[in-house]
Amino acid sequence: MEKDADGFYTPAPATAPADAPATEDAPEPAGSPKPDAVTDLIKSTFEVAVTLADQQADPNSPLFSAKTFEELGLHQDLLKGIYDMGFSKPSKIQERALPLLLSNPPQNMIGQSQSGTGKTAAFVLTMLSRVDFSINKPQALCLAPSRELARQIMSVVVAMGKFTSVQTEYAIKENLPKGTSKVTAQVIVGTPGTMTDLIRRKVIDVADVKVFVLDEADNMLDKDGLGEQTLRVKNMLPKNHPVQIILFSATFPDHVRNFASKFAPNANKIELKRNELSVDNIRQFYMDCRNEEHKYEVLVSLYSLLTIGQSIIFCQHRHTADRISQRMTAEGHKVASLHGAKDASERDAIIDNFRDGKEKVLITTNVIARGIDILQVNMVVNYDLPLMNERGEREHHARREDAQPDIETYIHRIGRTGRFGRKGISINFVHDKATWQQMEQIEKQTGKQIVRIETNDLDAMEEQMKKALK
Ligand SMILES: Nc1ncnc2c1ncn2[C@@H]1O[C@H](COP(=O)(O)OP(=O)(O)OP(=O)(O)O)[C@@H](O)[C@H]1O
Repeated sequence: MEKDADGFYTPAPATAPADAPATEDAPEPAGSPKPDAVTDLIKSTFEVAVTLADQQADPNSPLFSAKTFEELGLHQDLLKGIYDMGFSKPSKIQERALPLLLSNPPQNMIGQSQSGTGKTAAFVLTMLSRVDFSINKPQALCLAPSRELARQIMSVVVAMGKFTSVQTEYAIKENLPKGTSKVTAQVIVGTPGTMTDLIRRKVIDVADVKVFVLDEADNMLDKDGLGEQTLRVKNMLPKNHPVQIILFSATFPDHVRNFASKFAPNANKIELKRNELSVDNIRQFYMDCRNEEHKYEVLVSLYSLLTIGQSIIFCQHRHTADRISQRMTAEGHKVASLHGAKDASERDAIIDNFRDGKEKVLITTNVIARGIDILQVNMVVNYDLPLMNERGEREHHARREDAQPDIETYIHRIGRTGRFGRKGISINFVHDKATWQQMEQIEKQTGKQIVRIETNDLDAMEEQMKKALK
C-alpha cells in the first residue's frame, strides 16, 4: 500500500498483485512510460486520492463513513488484508452493513448500494469472518451471475484473506475441482448451475455451510433468469442449523423484492430510494444517430476518445458484438469482444487482457453488465439500449419497436465506470423514434439528465467529454 504526500492511501485495483504499484491509470501496454506520462500518472493518482478522501468525508456521499475499519469489529488478520488492498476508510455500505452482518446470532441481510461503492468487501469480509479456518470443509458459498464476476469476487476473497489461512475453490465451468474427491476449501465462489451440479454430485458437501451470499441478488433471484437454479442451491443447504443469507445488489426492482424477503427471511435491510440508484459522478450523454449504419460510423469516430482510458461498448446481441468488432478490427482498430458464446478459456483470456490494460476497448453484451470492477474504465457506450420484451423479460432474442427499456441493466451497465468516486462517462446511441422514447423513459425513471452530444463535431465532442472527466 502506498501513501501519498498528503497521507492518503491510494486505492489499488482489487486484483492487483500485492507488489504491483498502486495506480489509477491504465498500465502502458509496452515499454517504459515517457517522463511526462509519469508526471501525468502521479498527478492523476494524486488527484483521485484527494477527491476520494474528500468524498469519504462528505456525509452525503455513498463513500462516507464516520467510522474506521477498526471500529467495525473485524479480525486483525482481515484488517491487514484490507489495508494491504489500499483501503483506508469504509464506505457507507461497509460501515452500515458490516456491524449487522457480523453480529451474533447471525442475521440475514438484504443490502442495496450504488454500483462501485464497495459491496463486495462487505460480504467477503463476512464470509472470511464466519469461517473456521481449522475445519477443512465448505463453510461459505457465494454465487454470482457470470464466470467473470465469480473470478473477480474470488480475487477479492484471496486478497482480503491474504493474512489468513483461507482455502478457496471455484464452482465455475472448466475450473472444477480436480479429481472426484470432496472439496476441502472453506470458501466457494461460483455460478448457480455449476454449484448445483457439484453439490448434487456430493463433490461439495454443504453440511457445514454457515453463510450463503448472492451477489447481484436481484438478477440471481429473477424468475426468468437464474432464480430457479439459485433456489435449488438454497434448498440443498442444511436445515439443522441456521445459514446466514446475504443478498447484495445496486438494484432491487419491485418484482424481486418480495421474493428476496422470502428467500432471506427476517433480513436486516439497507435500501436506496429510486432517485439514488446511480452515482452522480457518471455523466450521461446521448448521440442522435441517423440509422444503424450511422451508429457504427459514430462509434468508429469515437475511437480516439474510447482509448484515452478504457471503454466498454454494450450491444444487445452477441452477433452485433462480433460484427462490429470484426469490422473495426478489419479497419485497423484494436478492439476485443466478449460474450457468452465464447468458450471459458477464451473468455478468461479476454477479460484478463482487458483488466491488465492490454486491450482498451471491449465490445460485449449484458454478460458483463454487472459487477465487473475495472477502475480504468472511464467510458461506457450503450451501442444498443438494454431492453425488456412486452412480458417484462430481459430481451435477448428479438428487437421490438414497443420494447421497454431495462432500467436495472442500464444502471448496472453505466456503473462499469465511475467506480468508487472516480469520474466516468456513459453515451447512449439513439437512432429512431423507438430508441429515443426508450431513452426518455430511462431519463425519467432514473431522474438523471442525459445530455446531447453532437455526432458531427469531433472537437466539440472531445471537449465536452474531457470536461466531464475532469
Ligand atoms: N473502503 C474502500 N476504500 C477504497 N476502495 C474501496 C473500498 N471499498 C471498495 N473499494 C474499491 O471500490 C471498487 C468498487 O467496489 P465493488 O466492486 O465492491 O463495488 P460494488 O458495490 O460491488 O459495485 P457493483 O454494484 O458494480 O457490483 C473496487 O475497486 C474496490 O476495491
